[in-house]
Amino acid sequence: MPGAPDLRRGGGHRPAPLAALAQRRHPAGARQRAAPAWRLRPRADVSAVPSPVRVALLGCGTVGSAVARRLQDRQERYAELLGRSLELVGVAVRDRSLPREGVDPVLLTTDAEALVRQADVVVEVMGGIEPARSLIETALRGGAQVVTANKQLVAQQGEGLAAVAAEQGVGLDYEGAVMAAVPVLAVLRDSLAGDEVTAVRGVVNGSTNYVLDLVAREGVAFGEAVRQAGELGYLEADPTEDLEGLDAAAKAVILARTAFGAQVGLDEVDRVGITGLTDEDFKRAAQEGTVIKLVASARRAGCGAQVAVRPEALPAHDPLAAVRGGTNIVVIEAVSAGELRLQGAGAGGEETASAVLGDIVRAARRVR
Ligand SMILES: NC(=O)C1=CN([C@@H]2O[C@H](COP(=O)(O)OP(=O)(O)OC[C@H]3O[C@@H](n4cnc5c(N)ncnc54)[C@H](OP(=O)(O)O)[C@@H]3O)[C@@H](O)[C@H]2O)C=CC1
Ligand SMILES: N[C@@H](CC=O)C(=O)O
Repeated sequence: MPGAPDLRRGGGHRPAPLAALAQRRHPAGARQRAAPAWRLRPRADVSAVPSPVRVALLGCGTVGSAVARRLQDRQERYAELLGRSLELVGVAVRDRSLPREGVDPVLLTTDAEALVRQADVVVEVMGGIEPARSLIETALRGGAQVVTANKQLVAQQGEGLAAVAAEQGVGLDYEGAVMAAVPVLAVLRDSLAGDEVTAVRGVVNGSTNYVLDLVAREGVAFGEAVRQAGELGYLEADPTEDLEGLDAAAKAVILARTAFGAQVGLDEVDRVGITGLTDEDFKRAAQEGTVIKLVASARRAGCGAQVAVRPEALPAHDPLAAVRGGTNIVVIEAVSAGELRLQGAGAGGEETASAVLGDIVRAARRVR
């Protein structure tokens, strides 16, 4: 493939096995001399020099391009943090001819399958179910750590993929899939591991919050507000996922599974999006001093959960009522901790990259 990256690049940086080094130093037929005294000292152990962690990026759009840029410009920081460097060995895209600001074109490839097989850490930010699912499974079965921000995939296929990861003894991390920059999964999974979370409620979709905010506060037409959300990189490739509440539903399912270990599927979410809202709804909300938000909620129910996504007119004192633009908020209720609130950027390339990069560092620490 002309111009495709040399996928063996990463492998070339690894210390060659000792036998191979010996072979290179003493090719067959070469005359062997007695080793000088200095050579008899134990040779520095080449395996002690840590090889770079090879990172493959699947997707270079809003999120992927931000991740690629940060992997490049924070190289020194990550090397210091990990004691070894993170090497971006390739970036899979559909169209190699598109401009990708700040991303070395030599890294681009359309052969995602080959790229996956070259990496220690595979980062999926292409979105959709296929080929993302198959590529992740290939990566896991090949012993790679996987990071993804793909909430639909995690909500629909996450349990099967987690089983493969467990079987292979590797990690599957997806902090960026829920609330972008807000580390809500880490809090639920780690910080609250010894507590009992009973409910989670929040605004977990940045684009619809941005749209509702613009329509209600600035009188911007619904369609124009959606267009602006797209320009900011907040919308999914298929914006109906945002507008019909599917994106929020996937996040709510992941929250319920992480918070309560609940076995709950996407099809069990009681879901209403924002496309049915009328001018009349916004007028009435304003007259009543309320604000319309797309609210996602999950409440523990036995070994399952009751999960819902729907627009609600909230009174001003509700913590969810105040979040503006692409901001997300989640209110967690736990038996010992009581009520906790987490709030921050819920969409956007750079913001989501923060979470994805955190997962990459976490994954890199597991690479031996
Ligand atoms: N945008 C956001 O704010 C957030 C997004 N996410 C999630 O992150 C993921 C990526 O989102 P985002 O960056 O916005 O999406 P984009 O549509 O901006 O980017 C998708 C990228 O994936 C590439 N791609 C898609 N399909 C394939 C394929 N079959 N083979 C190779 N490359 C492919 C595209 O290539 P090409 O450029 O050539 O078309 C593009 O570079 C999604 O799962 C999304 O839900 C999560 C949190 C926030
Ligand atoms: N489309 C999503 C992006 C982040 O997950 C949203 O609007 O929240």
